[in-house]
Amino acid sequence: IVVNNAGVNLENESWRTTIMVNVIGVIEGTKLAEKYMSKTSGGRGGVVVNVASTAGLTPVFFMPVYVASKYSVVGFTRSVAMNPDVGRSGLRFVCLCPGFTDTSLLSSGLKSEGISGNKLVEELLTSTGINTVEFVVEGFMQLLLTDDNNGGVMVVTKQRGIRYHGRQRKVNKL
Ligand SMILES: NC(=O)C1=CN([C@@H]2O[C@H](COP(=O)(O)OP(=O)(O)OC[C@H]3O[C@@H](n4cnc5c(N)ncnc54)[C@H](O)[C@@H]3O)[C@@H](O)[C@H]2O)C=CC1
Ligand SMILES: CC/C=C\C[C@H](O)C(=O)/C=C/C=C/C=C\C=C\[C@@H](O)C/C=C\CCC(=O)O
Repeated sequence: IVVNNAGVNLENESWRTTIMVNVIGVIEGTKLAEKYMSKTSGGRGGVVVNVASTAGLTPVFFMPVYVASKYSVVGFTRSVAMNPDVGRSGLRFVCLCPGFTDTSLLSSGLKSEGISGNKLVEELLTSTGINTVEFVVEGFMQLLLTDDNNGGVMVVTKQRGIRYHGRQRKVNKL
């Protein structure tokens, strides 16, 4: 199992760091997994979970670079997953797209300039809700334990629960 989870949410003069960590980091991690885990190169197969965000599925006005990075993760993961050679590799590639989740990334982000006290941001948070980490982990475990979901993009939001984006797939209860 490989989970490319590292992420930052920096805009303004530090936006390049967001791209380096959130995009380059995920691509590097995925390519390493392909190199060392693929059955075609002596590996045993497995699963690569790339952590994107609901911000990789819908624009968010106050963090355009972060959104760009997460759209990249979703598009990259789905593209790798649909390669015809994936079948022989024994690998599957999936995306986890949580909504706002109660971690230090969110708490520090909400204190940053232009976001703290912004009424539109507060309205968005109220409408989408904030996941607990435990709820996101529940979705993550379902991603791991479902072995026919290559290319799957799982959305985890407080407002609409755990579901696959764009696919009419039932999410099994653990
Ligand atoms: N908290 C939220 O609202 C949401 C978070 N996410 C994503 O979930 C993932 C985890 O984030 P959180 O746990 O929320 O935040 P977090 O800030 O608690 O954890 C981020 C982790 O990434 C690590 N990291 C940052 N830069 C790194 C680098 N260059 N090399 C190695 N590790 C590095 C940090 O040390 C930290 O442990 C991120 O990809 C984030 O974008 C997605 C949707 C919502
Ligand atoms: C201050 C922000 C700090 C951190 C950002 C956080 O890490 C993050 O990723 C935030 C995501 C915010 C998303 C905002 C809007 C989400 C809207 C949802 O209702 C839409 C969800 C999914 C759309 C696609 C679908 O399948 O419905």
